[in-house]
Amino acid sequence: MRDIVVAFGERTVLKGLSLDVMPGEIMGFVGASGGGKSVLTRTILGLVPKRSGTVEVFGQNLDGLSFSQRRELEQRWGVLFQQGALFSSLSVRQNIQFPMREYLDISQGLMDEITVAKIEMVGLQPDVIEKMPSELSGGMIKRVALARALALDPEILFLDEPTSGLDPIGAGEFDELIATLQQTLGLTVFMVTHDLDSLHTVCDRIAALADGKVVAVGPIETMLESKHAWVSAYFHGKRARAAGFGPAAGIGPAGGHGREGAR
Ligand SMILES: Nc1ncnc2c1ncn2[C@@H]1O[C@H](COP(=O)(O)OP(=O)(O)OP(=O)(O)O)[C@@H](O)[C@H]1O
Repeated sequence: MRDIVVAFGERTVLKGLSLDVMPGEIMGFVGASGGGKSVLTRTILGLVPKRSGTVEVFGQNLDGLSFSQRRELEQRWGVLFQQGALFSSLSVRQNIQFPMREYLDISQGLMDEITVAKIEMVGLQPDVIEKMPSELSGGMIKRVALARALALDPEILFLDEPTSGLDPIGAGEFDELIATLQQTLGLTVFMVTHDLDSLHTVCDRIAALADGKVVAVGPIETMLESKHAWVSAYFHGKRARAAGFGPAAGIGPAGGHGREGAR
């Protein structure tokens, strides 16, 4: 992304934001509430118009694509939104098969086989497939939404606050699942999150958004060393200390973050 400007009326939310996400990395994206994290995600996906700037995905400028090129590209990314994770009136099967119907021309039998594979991939039992979202726990809904995001075997996953609303154990398990899937499928993951544990345990790099721009980007050590007021307050604040952040916990420059240890 280069020099992205997004405004709603008089209010400019993104003020010339630039960021590179590398293939195969898990990039965590943090910033103050209302700062524009979801807006950036939606801008990348083409759901929010930008005033200026360029977004390139797989080396292609998204503004220059024909309708069919755009559809081809959309099959190469999967998205898990913070809200409305699933269509409530559709069963789990219908939810997961939704992108397949939209983009692929394959038989019902094959779609059913893929659905079972995806459900198993996210750690759920196949009997979940016949259920409605209202019959599932919050953690199961997130997993089904992840299965749907994986339906087309994407190369990039966009996750908007995937662990919000989960208890710490559920969130930790979901983080582990994302790290495992990233490793086994070689995914690139762009993850908006407020979850300090997620940032610590699964992200290779973190980008911090403040004042409409990326003000710090790098591994957790870079965040801990940042002199930017918001970044410093976030990564050295009370919540950060409670989550075990900081040099005392071995996550400082001499330490190394959790994901490396987990690899
Ligand atoms: N379609 C829209 N029309 C007008 N304003 C919008 C629109 N979408 C987002 N905004 C505004 O843009 C700002 C950034 O919103 P965004 O949802 O990106 O924040 P966020 O960083 O994701 O916050 P949170 O962490 O609370 O989810 C907010 O002030 C929001 O009200």
